[in-house]
Amino acid sequence: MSRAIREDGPIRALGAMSGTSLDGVDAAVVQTDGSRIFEFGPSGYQGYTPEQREVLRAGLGQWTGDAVDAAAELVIQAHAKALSGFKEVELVGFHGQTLAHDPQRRRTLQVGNGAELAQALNRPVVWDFRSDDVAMGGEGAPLAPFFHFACAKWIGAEAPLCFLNLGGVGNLTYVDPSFDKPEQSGALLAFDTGPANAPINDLVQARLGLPMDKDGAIAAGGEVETGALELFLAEPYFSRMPPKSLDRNDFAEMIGLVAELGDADAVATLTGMCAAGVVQGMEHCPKPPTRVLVTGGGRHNPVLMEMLRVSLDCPVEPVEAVGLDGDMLEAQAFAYLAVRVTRGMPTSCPGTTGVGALVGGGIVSVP
Ligand SMILES: Nc1ncnc2c1ncn2[C@@H]1O[C@H](COP(=O)(O)OP(=O)(O)OP(=O)(O)O)[C@@H](O)[C@H]1O
Ligand SMILES: CC(=O)N[C@H]1[C@@H]2OC[C@@H](O2)[C@@H](O)[C@@H]1O[C@H](C)C(=O)O
Repeated sequence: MSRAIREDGPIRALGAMSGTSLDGVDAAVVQTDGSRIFEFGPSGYQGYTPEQREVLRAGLGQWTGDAVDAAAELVIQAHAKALSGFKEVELVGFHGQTLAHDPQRRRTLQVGNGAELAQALNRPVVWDFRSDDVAMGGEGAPLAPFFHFACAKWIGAEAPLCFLNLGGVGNLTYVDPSFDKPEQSGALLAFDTGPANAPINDLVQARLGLPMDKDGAIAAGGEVETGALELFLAEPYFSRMPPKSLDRNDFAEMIGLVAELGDADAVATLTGMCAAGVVQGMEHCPKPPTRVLVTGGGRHNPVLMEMLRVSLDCPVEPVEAVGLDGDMLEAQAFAYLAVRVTRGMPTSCPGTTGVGALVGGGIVSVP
């Protein structure tokens, strides 16, 4: 296989994402010219063991030091293993693992050195997607919106719609598909809506030794405590205008708001907080969206989905309703963005990260 990166026509790119919920590596192939999606290819998932998860968790919120180095090494090993089985791939888009994110101080850290991964896979690797945006005053996140724009075109959408990712953190992309290009002013508005699954996972892990509230079973037996919900919504983050982004642990103290509640009420309240952040965020959409397509693990939580449905004025459906794969959308996004980076196309704009000018971030490492 040639290692040269083709400069025009569609490329088969492999994207890889290790998300804030620290569950594992998602990997997926997209055939794209950086503008259009031509085809979705195979995908895979490699879960972290509980011990590996602890190594990553130990590095959260840190910028340097032994815990960061250990996390970085683990991330490269896990990705080399997860990605080596993909054949006929011309390029890899490697997000890495976010350990810390502080755009206000112009800092964001995704570990895993892509140059090492390029050697391990013997393929060109695009990585460090967020640093340039942050250096130019942007939020550095979310970055999936340019891919969401392409997805809206791929499904033939004609009216404004939203993609909602419910991972560890929640993020929303408003897309107006009447525009030709994602970077046109008005085509996209994107931001993190608030914490999503991370606080739920952290609480059930601490109290019950469970990795998640599977299928919302615990929340279903509880009630949302409105006092705690109101305190949560009084956080200044929610009155800030988008674009805006969060670090995974920015809301870690919100578990304290439910500390006095029983397990079911505590989980129901954290689930209600996730939904409330989304509902509040939706008010920023420039035009009423015709539908909300939900991606990420939170779409499997029926309690959370029902909370959104009763509060929003448009249909709320998993992205599978339009033929997309909600477990792989982020990995696919970084495959798509990798091709854009190699072709000098922007990957963020004022509407997606609040950056002042178009940015095409990312480092290209060729083995
Ligand atoms: N069946 C389910 N019921 C309830 N919650 C679920 C279910 N499946 C997944 N989840 C939740 O989704 C989480 C994983 O979501 P996802 O893989 O989208 O996160 P991520 O990609 O790591 O995060 P981010 O998008 O913030 O980077 C799990 O940790 C869990 O909290
Ligand atoms: C700094 C960082 O890694 N942010 C992630 C995180 O996980 C969800 C949300 O917070 C989003 O802003 C972003 O990921 C997605 C893939 C994005 O950049 O679009």
